[in-house]
Amino acid sequence: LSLFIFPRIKRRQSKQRGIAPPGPRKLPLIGNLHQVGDLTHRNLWLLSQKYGPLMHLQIGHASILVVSSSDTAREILKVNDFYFCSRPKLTSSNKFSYGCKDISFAPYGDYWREVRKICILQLFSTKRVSSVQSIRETEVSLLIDSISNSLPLPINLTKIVSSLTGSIICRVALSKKYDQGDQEDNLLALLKEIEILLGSFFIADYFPSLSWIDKLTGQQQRLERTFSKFESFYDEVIEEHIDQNRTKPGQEDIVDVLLHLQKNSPYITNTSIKAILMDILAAGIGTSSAIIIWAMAELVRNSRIMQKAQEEIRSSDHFSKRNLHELQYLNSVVKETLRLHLPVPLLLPREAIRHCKISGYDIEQDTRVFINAWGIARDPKTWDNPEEFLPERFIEKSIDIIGHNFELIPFGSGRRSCPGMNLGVAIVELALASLLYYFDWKLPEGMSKEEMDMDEVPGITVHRRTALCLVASRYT
Ligand code: HEM
Repeated sequence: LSLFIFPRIKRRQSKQRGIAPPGPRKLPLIGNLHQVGDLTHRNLWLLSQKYGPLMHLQIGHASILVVSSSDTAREILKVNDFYFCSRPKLTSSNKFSYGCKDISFAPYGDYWREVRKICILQLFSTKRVSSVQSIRETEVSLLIDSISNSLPLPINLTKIVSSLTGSIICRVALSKKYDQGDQEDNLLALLKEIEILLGSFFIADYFPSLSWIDKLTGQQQRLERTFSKFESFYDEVIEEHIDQNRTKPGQEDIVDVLLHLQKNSPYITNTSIKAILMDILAAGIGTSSAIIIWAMAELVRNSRIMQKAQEEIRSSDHFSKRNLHELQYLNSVVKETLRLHLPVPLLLPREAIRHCKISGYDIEQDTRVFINAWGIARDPKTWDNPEEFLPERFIEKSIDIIGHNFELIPFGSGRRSCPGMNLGVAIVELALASLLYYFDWKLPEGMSKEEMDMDEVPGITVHRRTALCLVASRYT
């Protein structure tokens, strides 16, 4: 009886559901959970080699679409952008975004549209990015001085670069730096914890009825602990800003702008200000420092490329005039770093707002969508010698990183693409150009480039597993 009835029920169910993209066999209850692993982008890329650029996974009650080619990414992010412009509501992102009151994790709708519009016009505009140029320059020159003062000892670049991007973003957002020993360590450590938690697996997101397991494993408490530390930090920041006796810095910071907008916009409340601040600190500090560190690690492994970049920076007057976009080779080094070490390898998850057809497959409403931008940027069908660090490829071929060329989309594309891209790239270019202009770099005595650890740690932003320590000598 079961041989006869069950296949018919299954056929009827799949007819109702339509044709799903291919995917690996699902185990009872857990589905494909055992196949995603910690460094999810790498495992999904391997699976996609077998099942294709549109792959379907099921984990618990969550239906997941994995997109792994530039053509299918264009289909999702450009042709059908509207159908995929929402975000799933997940435990950690929901917590850190104050119930999705930020920009990054807010579902598609009036609230997200309004807040994103305000932020693009007021917080991330080209005008604002250039108006905070003096902050970038002061902080980078402090970094250069601190390196000069610690010579000839090896420099822990990972530590000082995180502190640099932390200081820049905090000054832009809050007019304040948290660079005093414990204070700084606390903020940077908390932000690291957020990156880990945002990339972590919570049972509740896939098996809602088993959400108690997140409490049993301590995941839920870890989330609450980190969140409450930020909560009191933001309360203090807002209080300081509304204090009538506060001595205002020369320039309005992001909290000032948001408090000002609050008077006329029903969308901007104290909660949304805190949620937007969380976006800015969490999205801006780790990503920019990760790019600078990966770039320096690749350059020290490839001395020919380091030398070529230094010659360009040292011989042209674009560096002193701060026309860094004119430094073509440096730009190519940044693009090549973004290609091989995408800071946010799976972008941020999207969610289908309604049923639609992609390449003949049915994608159901509420399907979670992961774009494997990391895999796409190493696809041998698009890139020659994809595993090699070769900035020259961008001189021969004009490819931008702003979401027009789907072979390389480190900032995503379409409605939900990164609004902080200009600020992030400006920080990365200035820091990298200055490190290369003022110093020559090599590995510590006794270490060969083959021994360098290039492994990644899991998290929403992918950093090097070990700190990058290098020896610098001043170039005069
Ligand atoms: C330079 C390094 C950066 C990288 C690689 C990066 C990457 C990304 C990516 C991949 C996304 C998701 C795009 C998508 O879903 O299509 C994103 C979204 C976002 N990023 Fe960035 N980002 C960077 C810097 C920044 C900075 C400096 C800020 C703010 C100060 C920022 C704020 C945001 C926000 C608010 C969103 C959410 C946009 C939305 O959902 O509407 N990012 N970023």
